[in-house]
Amino acid sequence: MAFRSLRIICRLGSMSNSVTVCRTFASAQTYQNILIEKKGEKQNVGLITLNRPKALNALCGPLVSEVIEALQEFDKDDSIAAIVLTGSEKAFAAGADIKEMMNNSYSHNHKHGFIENWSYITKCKKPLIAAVNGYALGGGCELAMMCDIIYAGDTAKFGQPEITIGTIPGGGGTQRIARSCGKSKAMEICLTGDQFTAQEAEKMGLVSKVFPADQTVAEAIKLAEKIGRHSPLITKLCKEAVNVAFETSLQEGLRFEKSYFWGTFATADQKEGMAAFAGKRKPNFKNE
Ligand SMILES: CCC/C=C/C(=O)SCCNC(=O)CCNC(=O)[C@H](O)C(C)(C)COP(=O)([O-])OP(=O)([O-])OC[C@H]1O[C@@H](n2cnc3c(N)ncnc32)[C@H](O)[C@@H]1OP(=O)([O-])[O-]
Repeated sequence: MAFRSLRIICRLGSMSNSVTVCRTFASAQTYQNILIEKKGEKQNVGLITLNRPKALNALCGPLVSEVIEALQEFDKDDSIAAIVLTGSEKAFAAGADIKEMMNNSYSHNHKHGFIENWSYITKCKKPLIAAVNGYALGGGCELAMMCDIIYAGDTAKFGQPEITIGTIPGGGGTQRIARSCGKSKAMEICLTGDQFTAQEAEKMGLVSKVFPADQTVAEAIKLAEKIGRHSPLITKLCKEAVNVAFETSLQEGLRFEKSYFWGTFATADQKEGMAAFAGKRKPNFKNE
């Protein structure tokens, strides 16, 4: 991993699948609000755990900055195939930090680009899976929706309650729910502020699978490992192509997909993948 002055602690006892990584910069600065680990049989899954239990992982500025920094480090790290973002069993995240932002003014928000840095989360090139247990409210729900895939525990509670505290979703809630679940659901969720269950979220297409809460993270790691068996280069192209569907017209999206599809034939991994199929063997992708 590309962390400066990296310190790696192997967790004795649960060594098989877990390496905890702590940042130890020269300044002795460490993450205060998140934990980062490498997981999976090949240690190729980056796990970021939001860890601000006293505030139910409310997304204060420092926590979001740490998440962005950890994502950028995992994105640069060639040993990492995919990233899982999770919280605790009680809360993925109970929203943006209300106490931190309650006295913000319009001009402050405008001058300082309040929460504009959140969009870096969507710039991550590797697959990013949210493993959601407990509350995913407001900015917490929006953070999950910035990920590529959402797995949820059966006790997870989603919602956009901003309207109940005199504001509206600001981290993409109105747009991403409308795009994934349609206008009626988006309006109902954003205008009532009501919470909805993991099962409802799955039914409306916001979540791809629901698991018993104590298995959510393990299942997300398994999914990350499965994705990690493919060519990292082709995986990134595929993620980018799917994301284009949320940003353009169908015709433009189809043109983009075609150019990337054709482009894969310029890669060594396409040659390897198809040769492996024809030769009845497993592919050995080189990320080239
Ligand atoms: C991204 C841009 C747009 C986004 C906007 C938003 O997200 S707006 C936000 C949208 N989200 C909401 O409106 C949800 C707000 N939260 C809730 O409604 C409830 O906390 C609950 C229903 C999630 C859990 O109820 P429960 O009875 O099980 O637990 P509890 O209530 O006792 O909380 C424990 C501690 O955590 C604290 N804390 C919790 N959340 C936040 C927060 N967002 N902020 C700060 N602190 C928060 C809470 O104050 C308390 O601290 P204290 O007083 O002990 O020092």
